[in-house]
Amino acid sequence: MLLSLDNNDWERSNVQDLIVDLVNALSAVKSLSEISCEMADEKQVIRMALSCLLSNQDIERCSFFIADDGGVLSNVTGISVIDQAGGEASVLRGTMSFRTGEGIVGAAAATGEMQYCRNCHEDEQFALGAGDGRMPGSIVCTPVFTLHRELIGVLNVSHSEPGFFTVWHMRLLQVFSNILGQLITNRRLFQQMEIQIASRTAELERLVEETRRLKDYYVSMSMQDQLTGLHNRRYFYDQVGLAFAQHNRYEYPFCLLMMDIDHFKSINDEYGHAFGDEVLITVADALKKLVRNTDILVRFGGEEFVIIFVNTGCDNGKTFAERIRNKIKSLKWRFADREVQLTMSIGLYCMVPQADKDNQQNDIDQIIHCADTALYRAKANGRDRVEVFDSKLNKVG
Ligand SMILES: Nc1nc2c(ncn2[C@@H]2O[C@H](COP(=O)(O)OP(=O)(O)OP(=O)(O)O)[C@@H](O)[C@H]2O)c(=O)[nH]1
Repeated sequence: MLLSLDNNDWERSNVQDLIVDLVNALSAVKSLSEISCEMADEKQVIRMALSCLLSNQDIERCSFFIADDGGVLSNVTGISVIDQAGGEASVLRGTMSFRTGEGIVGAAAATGEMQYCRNCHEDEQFALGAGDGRMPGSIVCTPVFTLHRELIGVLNVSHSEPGFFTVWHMRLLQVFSNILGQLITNRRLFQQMEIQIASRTAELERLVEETRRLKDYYVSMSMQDQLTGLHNRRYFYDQVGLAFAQHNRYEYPFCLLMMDIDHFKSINDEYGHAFGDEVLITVADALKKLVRNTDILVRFGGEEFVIIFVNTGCDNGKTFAERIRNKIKSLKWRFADREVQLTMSIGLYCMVPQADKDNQQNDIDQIIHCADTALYRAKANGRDRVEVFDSKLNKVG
């Protein structure tokens, strides 16, 4: 193996040849510098780099041995002039590999220096491959390093002629290997960055999803009554706009029922607050069974419940209100050896399409006030009743 060249190598070149060599060398380096480090496959990057070299130099074959952590150099890719010209690609016969220090490839890795075998036919380390038509005349092996001087692998170029390689080749290969090292380093860094970005993006997406889930949970919690599981007043105000929109756009009627358990205070006083809670839960469950999915049922506060029966006229509203009143009246609880029953008063406001829109309430708080007025009347008239607010007379009817 020779590390220096004879002066003859210089003499062989005239000025014209030197200029051609210089242009070819610059072209090889330029093509190499144009390879994107964003490619996912390192082998593909190396193969493109070899192709740049072969396209711009009179080298016949080149290949790349990549170093693994155990110091073994394996031939990952190689191309020849025949491949480059579109001929049949030379197939790597198995993966050729050398340990560090073994052969010319291993020597380049071990010394960190370029290695040149001027005449492979005379070098006994190539004796085994002597009968092979692929046996090169001369070989140059150049170690390729990362920016931190870690060995990436060995660039191996060969020619069938012994003594083929000149000082020009050597200098080009040195520069070429440096740039290739940078390119591979950048690709690896880029890949690491991509992996990091992907994992951070995934983590971020997970966190966003988690936050969204939490937000949904807290929004639904904030709209739910913890005791009965019904929606609460906040949900009512959130949803009531839809009933209004449908009424305004399609003139769909709706009925608002304001319901209040009669003498509930005495239930608490007589049987205790826990029993009162149990009563509220049972009443809520009964109400749930009496409304459609599209209706709005909420615990408005304390022992007060509100229902909006959407797309429902006054007659049906009254029928539903009576059904609710009867249902609540039919419920029974046991406390010790006593049977407990209760009643409910209901105030009803009907939102119906009508010519005299001036008399129609169009504000939810006013409608609630009207239903409340009807409820007050139901209480005043003896409880366990349904009273309907009469908008025309602006009084409870
Ligand atoms: N157990 C229990 N009681 C509640 C809850 N919320 C409100 N209350 C009670 O409900 C009772 C309501 O009493 P009042 O507003 O005086 O009305 P009432 O006794 O039902 O009488 P009328 O409405 O006039 O028929 C109060 O004693 C409240 O403490 C609750 O979550 N659980």
